[in-house]
Amino acid sequence: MAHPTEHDRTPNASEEPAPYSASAPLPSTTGRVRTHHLQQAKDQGRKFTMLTCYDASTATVFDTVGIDVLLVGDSAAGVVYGYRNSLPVTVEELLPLAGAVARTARRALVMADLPFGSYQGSPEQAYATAVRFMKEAQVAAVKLEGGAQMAPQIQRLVAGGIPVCAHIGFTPQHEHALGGYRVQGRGADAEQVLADAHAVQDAGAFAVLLEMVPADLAAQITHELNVPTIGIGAGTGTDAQVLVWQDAFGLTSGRLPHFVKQYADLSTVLTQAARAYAADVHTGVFPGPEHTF
Ligand SMILES: Nc1nc(=O)c2c([nH]1)NC[C@@H]1CN(c3ccc(C(=O)N[C@@H](CCC(=O)O)C(=O)O)cc3)CN21
Ligand SMILES: CC(C)C(=O)C(=O)O
Ligand SMILES: [Mg+2]
Repeated sequence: MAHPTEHDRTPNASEEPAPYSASAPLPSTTGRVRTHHLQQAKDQGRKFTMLTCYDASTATVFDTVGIDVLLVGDSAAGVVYGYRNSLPVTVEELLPLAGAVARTARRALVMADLPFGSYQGSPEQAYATAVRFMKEAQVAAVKLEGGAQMAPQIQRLVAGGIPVCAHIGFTPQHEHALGGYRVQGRGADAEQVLADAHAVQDAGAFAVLLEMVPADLAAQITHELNVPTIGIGAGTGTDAQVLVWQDAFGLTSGRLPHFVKQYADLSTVLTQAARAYAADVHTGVFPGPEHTF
């Protein structure tokens, strides 16, 4: 890449600096990301970005740097609530987190996962649950796990004006049925994942999330579908990527999934800061005169 010229770097004093990265989908400068902007990004061959988010503090950071979609994932089960998998987390536990992120993000599209057991029972159950997320947390979209078998739920939500992202491939809420955390769609199983992708698109999903599927299958699905795909452990051929932020930024305890790239080591930073604070309190260094009334 060429070095920027002096002309390129000359600031125009009358203009506000562009608050968001140029690689973000429309709107690149101001305004709210909506589902049609994600469709435009795909149509124009531009990638978009998604991270999980569960509170106001991180929502401010991720929104400010221009992460396009903030997912209040049911992964909160582990990273917020300390459960051993995603299954125990409830609507009552996820709603306040979703509300915090939706109240805080000014640009990002905020999407919430529907928790295990809150939508699989029937389209009406799915609708009632999704309405709670739209009304009480004021998110802009919901995500649910499942392919062709969730088409009635997706159709019901879309008919009610609720944008739906479908999550297929490895679906953590089906961990016990799938026999653990494993790649889906290898070999002959590719046909099922491909059929699920088409089924959820046909049911009206505005995007399809592909978790732990082979990269060539994810690229094929991305090519065949009109709607954007979002990958996690699905290679580089999807229209977007998502990671659990604690995984990506080094705040997850224990083993990381193979698909995670670690961009920071926040647990080391926090460990040092917490130790320094405790030491200062024990020795009387904190509070100092400048912190004292
Ligand atoms: N912190 C966190 N990160 C996640 O990515 C995540 C959650 N939580 N909770 C919900 C689901 C569960 N996910 C997971 C969790 C573990 C593996 C995992 O251990 N994968 C292994 C085995 C893969 C295989 O055997 O095929 C790996 O090495 O990637 C994968 C996805 C993805 N989601
Ligand atoms: C890992 C992502 C895709 C998710 O569903 C979650 O965070 O719950
Ligand atoms: Mg999830």
